[in-house]
Amino acid sequence: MSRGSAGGDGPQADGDRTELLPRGYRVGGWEVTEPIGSGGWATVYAGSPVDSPPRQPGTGPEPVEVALKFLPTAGLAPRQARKVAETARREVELGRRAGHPRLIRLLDSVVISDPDRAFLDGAIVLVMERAERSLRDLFDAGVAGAAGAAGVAGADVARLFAEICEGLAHLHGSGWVHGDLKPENILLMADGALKLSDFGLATELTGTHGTHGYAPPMGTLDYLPPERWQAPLGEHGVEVRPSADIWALGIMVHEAFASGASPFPGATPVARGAAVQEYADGRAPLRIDSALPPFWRALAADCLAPTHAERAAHSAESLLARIAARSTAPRPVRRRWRSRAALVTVAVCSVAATVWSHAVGDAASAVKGQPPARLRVFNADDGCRVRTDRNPQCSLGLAIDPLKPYTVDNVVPVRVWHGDVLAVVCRLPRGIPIIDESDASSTEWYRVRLPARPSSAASASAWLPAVRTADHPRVPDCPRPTGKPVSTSVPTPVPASVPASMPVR
Ligand SMILES: Nc1ncnc2c1ncn2[C@@H]1O[C@H](COP(=O)(O)OP(=O)(O)OP(=O)(O)O)[C@@H](O)[C@H]1O
Repeated sequence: MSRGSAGGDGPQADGDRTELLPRGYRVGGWEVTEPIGSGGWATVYAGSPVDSPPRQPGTGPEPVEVALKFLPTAGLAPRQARKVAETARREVELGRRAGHPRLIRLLDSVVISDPDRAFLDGAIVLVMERAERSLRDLFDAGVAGAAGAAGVAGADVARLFAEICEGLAHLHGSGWVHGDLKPENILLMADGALKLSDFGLATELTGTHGTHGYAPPMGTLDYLPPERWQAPLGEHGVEVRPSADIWALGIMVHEAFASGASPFPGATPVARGAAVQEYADGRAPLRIDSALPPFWRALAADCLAPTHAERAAHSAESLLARIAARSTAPRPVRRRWRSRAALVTVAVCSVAATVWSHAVGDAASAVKGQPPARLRVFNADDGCRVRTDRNPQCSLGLAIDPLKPYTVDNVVPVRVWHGDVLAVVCRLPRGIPIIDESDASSTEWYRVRLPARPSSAASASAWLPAVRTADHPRVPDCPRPTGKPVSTSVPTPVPASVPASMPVR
């Protein structure tokens, strides 16, 4: 069932519309067997062919089971009736042009003529392959919620999301955006195969490079990306891009491990939508439930990057490749993720780069006689906070460029530790998102002065992710970096022992 739709003008359920059809009700060559469920615009029934021969137990294949999706138009305002017809048109069009084993197959479409049942007269019926259940049913049953604990269920989650990515990769590659991806619209067949369904809001990409399309201003609030909350409604609808489906995927990954909960707090879809916008504006961190294992946490965070541009770096294909690589790789031990924040430390120390012993002190330049704003470095790893020996394992990296992945080839050699005090130059609200060991995530960065070396009067600067401090220094916003590396006064080594692409979160 729909959990709150944007647009707000779906037809209201009334006595007529919700009247159930009797078993045996005929639609073209099919007849209703039992109700499956209802959404904002449709009611779906199970059906079977009218003239399937009576079957003797133990002989021959089961009769073909179909799903009959009834989209009534009677009693609707003309604008609503047009929407229903448009929904059906999109489903049929996509079914005709972009068929794929990971998309539910549309077998037929029928317009009902039944003057005796006014509520059905003129209804459009889409005849589809019948699925056994939806991903929502699976979430409700708590199967995926147990994924973190049970290895077999965990592997299932990897398979499910790999198959969702396969379907999405095909859709996007064929020039379509799903536009309403959510657990109700991801179906599981009797043989366990997964298929995407409900293409009523699917949009064909247009634009010079086929990068975006226009959809009606509808969708399910809990799965809408931040940009959709403010998207202007133009003549052709609202602009949608494939990255909207990637956002919805991120929400579902979170739901799969967090007992169906969204990463955005709020008692209602609208409240959660407000939380989405706060996060996208850099006013709140992304809070990922601790039940998500490290791999899925990182994947969800990438899917939930706050802007379309950042999310666009993660296509359905690249996410599929990540899941596939993980599925075949040996299981990482939990400690490995915990130490990722210290990864740069180990590597840099191994090449004996400059390691500074303490806070920035007075060498940081004061502006017009004012003492510079300062912040204290915070390490979310409990074990590191109690150490005072400046152990390399507990050192933290400062980035050269806050818009590039926070990896070993993007950090200066100078390290900092929990409790160090650094002079702050300015704040960047929207850099690359970083998650710390306690699940706090933020796109915010501070440009800080590097601790001064005895031989240099003026130290250079680098970038500290805001998740690495509990302070909120009042500093001006930084000009957006142009991609030119910040001068570090010492060359940045890329240790051979650590893959340069290893994320440091
Ligand atoms: N081919 C199918 N086989 C089995 N179940 C289906 C099939 N298509 C849809 N369903 C189920 O029927 C129910 C109603 O589907 P429908 O697409 O109308 O609504 P929805 O996606 O929940 O809501 P909406 O699209 O209006 O937001 C859903 O629970 C869905 O999982």
